[in-house]
Amino acid sequence: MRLRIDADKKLGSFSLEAHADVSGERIGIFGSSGSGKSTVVNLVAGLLKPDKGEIFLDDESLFSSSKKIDLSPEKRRIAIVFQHSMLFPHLSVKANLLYGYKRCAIENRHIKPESLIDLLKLKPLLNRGVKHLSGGEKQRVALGRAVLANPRLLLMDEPLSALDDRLRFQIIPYLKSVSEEFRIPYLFISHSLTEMQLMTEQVLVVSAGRITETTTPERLARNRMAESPKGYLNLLRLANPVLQNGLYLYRWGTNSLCISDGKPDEESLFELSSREIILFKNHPEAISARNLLECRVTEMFNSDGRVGIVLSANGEKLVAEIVRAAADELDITPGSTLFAAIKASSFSRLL
Ligand SMILES: Nc1ncnc2c1ncn2[C@@H]1O[C@H](COP(=O)(O)OP(=O)(O)OP(=O)(O)O)[C@@H](O)[C@H]1O
Repeated sequence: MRLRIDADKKLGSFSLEAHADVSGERIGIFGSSGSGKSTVVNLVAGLLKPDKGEIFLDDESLFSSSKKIDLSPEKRRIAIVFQHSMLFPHLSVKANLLYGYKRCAIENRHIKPESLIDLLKLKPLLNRGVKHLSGGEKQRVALGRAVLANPRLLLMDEPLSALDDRLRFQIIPYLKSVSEEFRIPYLFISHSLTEMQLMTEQVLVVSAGRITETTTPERLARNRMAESPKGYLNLLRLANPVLQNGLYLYRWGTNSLCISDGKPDEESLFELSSREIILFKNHPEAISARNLLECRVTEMFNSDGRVGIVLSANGEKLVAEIVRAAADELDITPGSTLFAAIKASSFSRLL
């Protein structure tokens, strides 16, 4: 998918000047509240009309003020999933799901309802009304309804922000697998760096009504390390722990990690802040932290006065964060060997 946007829009005292040319299947739009993310999405979807400019999806013009083109939202074949599921309250789950499908031209009906219902595990809910579904169930139905309209682009405008943390991370695999399975590219809007890392391969950064940067989620996370409340977030997927002295012992590549909060038998997703990793130049004799990993420094980067140390522990990557003075004192350079100490309680389980 290629999206080219060169569009201006004034809304009261807010003015958006959006210029970007981006290609990929999983694109993020990242920015703080009020920066203009939803306005960009609404312009692409055709829910808002630019004052002037051009918007192309692949080679098709969706909007052109000079050529007087303004495709209706239906003709654009772009579906949106919003923060609140916005299901039709008087219709059953099944009728909600089939709403867009029935209105989709027969030649565009590539996705079969049964396969989508299976993938989203919606079968047990089909005949229920939507009022009493949980938040996560509602978002799965909203996603299903959007996808069954057989769009060529899916816009997800903060689809997870109304859900609590556990649910957010339960829904993410559904969002990704639906897009992969049915080959629908998406624009994913969020102000969460973790969601950007899990959901996207490229990110447009929106700030004060401008698209200021096109970057990768990794570069974005590194750049924002110093200003983010939890620094750089290392995300680790670990499975099948062994319970040992009240702690969960996980294999992580060829390493072992001791974690306070695990989940027997299943895969879990853990978040580890770069600020929770203590670095030692030499092997510390006796420490209380349950994890001590011998690591090699593969890269270093700056983020507003803090130094990110990219570590390899037998090939597994971790990012630690220290102040410049500590990096100088320890004489850390790429290639250095360090010991990383991490408390078992420093890993927080997202899923
Ligand atoms: N119809 C409108 N009239 C006037 N101002 C508006 C209108 N719609 C949006 N705005 C303003 O435009 C700015 C950008 O809004 P937008 O919803 O695009 O931001 P956002 O980045 O999506 O924010 P959030 O993350 O909070 O949803 C905000 O300051 C908002 O108040």
